[in-house]
Amino acid sequence: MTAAPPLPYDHHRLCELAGEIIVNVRELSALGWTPATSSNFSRRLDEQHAAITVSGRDKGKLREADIMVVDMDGKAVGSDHRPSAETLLHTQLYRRFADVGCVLHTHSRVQTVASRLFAGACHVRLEGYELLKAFRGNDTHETALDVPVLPNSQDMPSLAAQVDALLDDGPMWGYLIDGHGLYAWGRDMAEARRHLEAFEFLLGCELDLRRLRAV
Ligand SMILES: CSCCC(=O)C(=O)COP(=O)(O)O
Ligand SMILES: [Zn+2]
Repeated sequence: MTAAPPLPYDHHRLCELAGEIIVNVRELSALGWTPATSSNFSRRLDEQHAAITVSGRDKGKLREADIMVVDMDGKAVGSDHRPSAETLLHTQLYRRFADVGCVLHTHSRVQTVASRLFAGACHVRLEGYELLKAFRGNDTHETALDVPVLPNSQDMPSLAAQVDALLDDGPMWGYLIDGHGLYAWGRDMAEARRHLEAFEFLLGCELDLRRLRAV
């Protein structure tokens, strides 16, 4: 009998990251941000691998078996499961930025409505809010951040190419996809989650302002 080849990644580290993903995703699901099996989540495992949610799983009931490993081309490693349909939108960030360690994608109502409302303008301007200081590198409310809104597509290489073009223009911590949801990222889970929560809150403020001004 021949021994199984060693795993090309640190299994202990994978278990740690899976535990962290599970705890955080359950909390995000409890907020109603992952309806109907939507959303996907990942953590960088090492230079060549990421831990990511298996496609189609109920994110509110995530277990260790719902997390798998992919390489930076988005190919499954050591698993027969299908990784998230949107894996490429995660791995493109890990490939491009050595300091990105976590990518979170959710489908909250606020994110989805904002993506529809601002799709025509191609971005949502967030300006003058104290909470802009939640984004890495911002230390004042006296600034503006344009959150891009991309057209939705099932063609992940095409979506990834559009994200790459936006990233060429300067740093960003997230984007919306029209009628779909939000991507946010950071160096680790805490930072990615802080960015995600700040986007959610500020997009909610913009929607409220438009509602109130319309009355
Ligand atoms: C029913 S949600 C449609 C797909 C999607 O947008 C999503 O975020 C979840 O896809 P996954 O393959 O990661 O489960
Ligand atoms: Zn999605």
